[in-house]
Amino acid sequence: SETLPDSDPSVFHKRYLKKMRDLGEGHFGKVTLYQYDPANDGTGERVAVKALKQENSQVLEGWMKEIDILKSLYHSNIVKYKGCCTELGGQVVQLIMEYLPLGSLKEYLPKRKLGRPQALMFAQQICQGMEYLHSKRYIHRDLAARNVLVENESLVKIGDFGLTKYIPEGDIYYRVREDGDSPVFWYALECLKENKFSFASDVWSFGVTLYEILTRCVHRQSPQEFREMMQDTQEQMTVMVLIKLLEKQHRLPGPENCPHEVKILMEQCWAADSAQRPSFETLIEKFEAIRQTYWL
Ligand SMILES: COc1ccc(-c2cccc3nc(Nc4ccc(N5CCN(C)CC5)cc4)nn23)cc1
Repeated sequence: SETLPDSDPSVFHKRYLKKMRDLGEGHFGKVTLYQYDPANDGTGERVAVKALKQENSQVLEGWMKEIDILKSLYHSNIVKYKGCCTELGGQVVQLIMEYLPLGSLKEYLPKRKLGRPQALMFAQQICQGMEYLHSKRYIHRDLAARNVLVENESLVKIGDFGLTKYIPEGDIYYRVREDGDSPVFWYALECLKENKFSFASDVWSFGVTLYEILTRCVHRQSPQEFREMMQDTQEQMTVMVLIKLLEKQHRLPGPENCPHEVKILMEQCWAADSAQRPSFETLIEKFEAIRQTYWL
């Protein structure tokens, strides 16, 4: 019989999505592993499906923007958009992405003894994805090892764009109102003080992500050193205490046997003056040079 003409490959039908397991939760969304199996013979491909945790009107607009942003990004270090799945009757779409089998850097790092060349290669790849994102005038606002995914032992991709915002031409900052679960240890000083996000505040977050890579994320959660530096008394660590620390030039300590030039680069990412921080373009050049020395 006449087979149906090839339908749009970016349309995924709910009935063929077979849930396998939960992968993780972000701010307003959760990501689940499905097998998309239209032949219903178990040979379908695995896909990562992101859905809103609870559908309410104000997050809906942001959700559609997040889907449109990922749809517009094409880079080897950014997770690939595959399509959407509309709930029958529901108005909320689910985002279908390629599935990266090795999970986030946060989980991968403590398990694998990353050699230094591999660690520096991962760091450079994150910079390449971020340089591309900034070239489209997007700021990520949530760059951390938990949001970097591992394809294989020589390829990582930025995997979540839940807080990504567009910065209009001519603007420098994006201001947001404080939201509850802010990842304060990854926030630049100006974000903590004035909620001002910029390309330069992404570079600060990259510095913390680089720290996570070099310390192999051995700490349970956010960089443990800050908590210790604050003589973590009983009182709940406030943003104010972190701001005071940072204003007194306290920074995360150089990881053990961290190459000197990498330590310098990390500290430049954490410059109090955002204008002093390198661009991702510059960081890529620096990692190229450093990796050459390690390979020779
Ligand atoms: C913030 O949480 C997430 C979770 C998943 C994703 C995401 C988006 C787009 C593609 C994609 N591929 C994978 N892969 C993956 C593989 C294994 C795990 N596991 C998490 C639980 N662990 C106990 C086992 C590994 C997580 C994610 N995750 N993932 C993004 C953010």
